[in-house]
Amino acid sequence: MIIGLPKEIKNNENRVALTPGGVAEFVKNGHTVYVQATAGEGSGFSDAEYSAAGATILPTIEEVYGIAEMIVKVKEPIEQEYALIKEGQLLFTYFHFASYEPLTRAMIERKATCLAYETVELKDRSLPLLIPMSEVAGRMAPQEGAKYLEKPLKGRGILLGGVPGVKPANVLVLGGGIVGTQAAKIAAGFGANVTIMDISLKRLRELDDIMPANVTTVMSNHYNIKEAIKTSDLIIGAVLIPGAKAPHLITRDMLKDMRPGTVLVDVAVDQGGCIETCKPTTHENPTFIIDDVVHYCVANMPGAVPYTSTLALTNATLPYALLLANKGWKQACQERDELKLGLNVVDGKVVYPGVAQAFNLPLTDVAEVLA
Ligand SMILES: NC(=O)C1=CN([C@@H]2O[C@H](COP(=O)(O)OP(=O)(O)OC[C@H]3O[C@@H](n4cnc5c(N)ncnc54)[C@H](O)[C@@H]3O)[C@@H](O)[C@H]2O)C=CC1
Ligand SMILES: CC(=O)C(=O)O
Ligand SMILES: [Mg+2]
Repeated sequence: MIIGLPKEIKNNENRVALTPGGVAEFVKNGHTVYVQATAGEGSGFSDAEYSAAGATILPTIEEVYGIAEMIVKVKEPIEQEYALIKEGQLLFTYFHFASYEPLTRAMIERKATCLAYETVELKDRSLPLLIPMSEVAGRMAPQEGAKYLEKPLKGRGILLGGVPGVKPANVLVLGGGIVGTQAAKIAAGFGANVTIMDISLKRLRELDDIMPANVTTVMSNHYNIKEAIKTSDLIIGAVLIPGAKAPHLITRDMLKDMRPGTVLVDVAVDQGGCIETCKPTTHENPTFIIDDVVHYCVANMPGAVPYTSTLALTNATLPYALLLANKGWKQACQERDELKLGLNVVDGKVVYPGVAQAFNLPLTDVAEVLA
């Protein structure tokens, strides 16, 4: 198969979808890899390293999309990439379709086949290609939150861990999955007073067993959230309903119950956000303020720490990317249920229920496109 590795062009997106080591694996398996010049630069990989691994370097993104049967990426294609996508081309990347209708409609129009990292799902309901980036974003969330709590950055001016004789900050984490667990762990490590909420009692029991003493578990419901936000300094949004738009657990009218300078880090923003007032922001311009509440809503948080994120992501994605190249997407998805669940759009037809529901689009049975 002919594989294309474009350079990411989303704001401050420094990750790359294949390392030179990954390229070498494809070449060893008899595939041809085209890498856009400087694609790996932000993650510390030079064109010379990709060439030495057996790739051909192409100067422009147009050439990479033009020649490849499968495009391997990190972030969803952005507007300027839509026209580059060819009919039937396989795109293996994050999409987060349910949060952005224009992207969904563009992929339908281009008749692309889109296998989304974030909906590849194993039998135990875990999301093997989302987990590594959720681990990164979860660990980053208290770090970013701590920064924006500083007064010059418009926060309340409170130190997460406090100091001897002075109380620590209160951190509320909504969602106790991968992002929430990592966020709670790091916030607790800073010394904050952490509350973590989830709708799964089973998950709260597990968290109660593994978390340090400064983490309290509380059932997630409207009443408990409304109470907790009154005294929270930092609120981290970490809920997920796979493939679907995130539920708004904090609505616009609830901001008035928060103290001025409270910081919201809505990690779930890539699925639309679990805080109504959160809209996607960039690393260049990460925050905005509504009702004296600081909103941090960067949709590609791991892009800021590419030396960690690129390796963590490709550790998980490479075996699946190789399977797609070795068997072709159809056979690979027939043989592996988790990959089949990654199919969101096939030849322009929506095959993922959450995406069809989000925009009232016709849903094609995935069995039909795999027949
Ligand atoms: N902004 C960014 O750069 C990044 C964003 N993310 C996003 O973070 C979000 C969370 O991802 P993961 O932690 O991997 O998901 P996960 O599936 O591991 O955890 C989600 C948790 O939310 C819980 N939940 C669902 N509804 C809830 C409710 N009403 N109240 C409280 N909890 C509720 C679930 O029970 C589950 O434990 C996703 O949208 C993901 O795409 C992940 C990585 C990077
Ligand atoms: C998961 C995701 O959206 C990211 O890593 O940017
Ligand atoms: Mg994202």
